[in-house]
Order: sequence, then C-alpha cells, then structure tokens
Amino acid sequence: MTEHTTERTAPASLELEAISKVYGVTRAIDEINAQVPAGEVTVIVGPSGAGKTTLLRIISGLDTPTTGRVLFDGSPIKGVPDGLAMVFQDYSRSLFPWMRVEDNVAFPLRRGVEKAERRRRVLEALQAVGLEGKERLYPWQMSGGMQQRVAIARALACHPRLLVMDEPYASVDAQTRAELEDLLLEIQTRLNVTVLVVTHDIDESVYLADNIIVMSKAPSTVQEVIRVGLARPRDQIATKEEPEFVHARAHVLRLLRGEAEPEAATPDDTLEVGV
Ligand SMILES: Nc1ncnc2c1ncn2[C@@H]1O[C@H](COP(=O)(O)OP(=O)(O)OP(=O)(O)O)[C@@H](O)[C@H]1O
Repeated sequence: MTEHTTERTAPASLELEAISKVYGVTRAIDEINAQVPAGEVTVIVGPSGAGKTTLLRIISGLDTPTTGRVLFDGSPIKGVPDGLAMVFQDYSRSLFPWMRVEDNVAFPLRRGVEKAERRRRVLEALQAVGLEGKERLYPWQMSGGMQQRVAIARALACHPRLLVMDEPYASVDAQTRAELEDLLLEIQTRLNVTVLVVTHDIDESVYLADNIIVMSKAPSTVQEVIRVGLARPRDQIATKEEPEFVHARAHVLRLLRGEAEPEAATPDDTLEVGV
C-alpha cells in the first residue's frame, strides 16, 4: 500500500487506575487496573455484561467512573481526550446515510480544519483503508465491510494517537472480518497508533493483540493480562497454526469459562504466551 507523508504525532498510552462504575444498584465494574502501552494493540475480552462498553465509554471521556481515573499519556482525562478516535460496532448507525462517503469521513474535521487540508485528509484516509475512488458513493451503496472501512477512515482522518474500537467487526461476515483484522494490523504498524479493541471473538483477540486484558464477570476486575508474542506480520492461516496461538486461545477461553487459574505472572505482571 502507498506510503503516506502526513505528519503524525507519537502514539498515546493509557493507564486505568482503580476504575469502578456503579449504575444505581448495579455495580458494573468493581475495580479495573490496567495499562494500554503506546504503539501496541491491546484487546479487552470478558463475559457479556462485564462492563467492557462501559469501560470504553469511560476511557473515551463519554462517561465518568464512580471512582478511579484514566491517565492519557500520564494526564487525567477531562472529557474526550484530544487524539482519541472511536469506531463502533454498528456502522449503519454511525455513518450518515444521506451523506456521501467523503462527507462522512470529513464530518469530525468540519470545525478547525480548513477545506483543502480536510480534503487531503479524507483522500489519505480512504486510501489507507483501500477505498480510493469511492468518495462519491453513499454508504447504502456499499457492502457492510466497505461501510466499516469508511467508519475506520473517518477515525483515521482525525490522525488519532489512540484508536478505540468497540466490537468493530461484529456486524460483518467471517471473510470480511478477516480482511478487516489484517487491515487494522497493517494500519496500526504503518501509522504507529495505539489501538484498544473490545471483541467477543477469542480467535480475533489473540490474532490482533500484543496484550489481552481478560475481564471477570460483573462486577468486573482484571483476571489476567496476557502478553502475546506472536510475530508480525500475522497471517490468517499460518499464525493460527502456531502453538503460541493455540495455547493463548485455549487459555483465554478457559479463563472466560472460569475453568482456568490465571497463569503465573512475570515480574511486570504480564504473561508471555508460548515463550
Ligand atoms: N447507562 C446505563 N445505565 C444503567 N446500567 C447500565 C448502563 N450501561 C450499562 N449498564 C449496565 O452495566 C453492566 C455492564 O454493561 P456493558 O454494556 O458495559 O457490558 P459489556 O461487557 O459491554 O456487555 P456485552 O458484552 O454484552 O456488550 C450491565 O449490567 C448493564 O446493564
């Protein structure tokens, strides 16, 4: 894919310090402590209702924790951090059907970025997701996978330092999901952005991750942080045949089923899988 020359700032890091969230009588998150290292892909998995979306909303400044704090590059967040962009599961609700692709992608830039720069960023972002030439289409003229690429392009056009994705591929078919996983890894490497993804798909969690944060059921805590040492670039067939992949996949699954004890932690409190 073509090299992009646009200036980029360094990827951001996150620290989650003793985050809890109580909704009325529901204690959704008990206490979450975790790190999201700069320039890596961190994946959150956990049982349904564990508070994953709640946690992403807190990280994104869309909700506040009951206790605890989020540090974005070492500073406590107040509102939506500059440099954070989000991609949601449901592209049909996040894209505006009455706007052409170029206007959807330009939408977050409509204030504060002048027209020529906006245009340049839109074309660059569409090229990054393999949608060059599609800028005049409407979302409803595209497949689900293409629409999710538009949603990713919209996030990239903001030049994020942290890309937060909530179940981004849950609404597309398996083949498209695999393509979008590879696209995400390729973009993450090329643009050197920090990525934080929530997924229900265990294979996807291992395939994408440098780190997997496994949450317990609600009221949730961190069960284990798994360090995935699989080589990059990853390959949908070869990587998934590697013993490290098979081991990590089984371990995450057992943790989620409550059938495994967290494996012995290394000194920095993470587990290096398969090494
Ligand atoms: N705005 C809200 N008001 C009240 N309760 C809420 C609110 N948002 C979430 N909850 C509750 O908090 C808990 C965690 O919800 P959340 O959607 O964050 O979980 P999740 O892990 O993302 O779930 P899933 O995997 O099923 O998407 C649930 O019990 C949910 O009902």
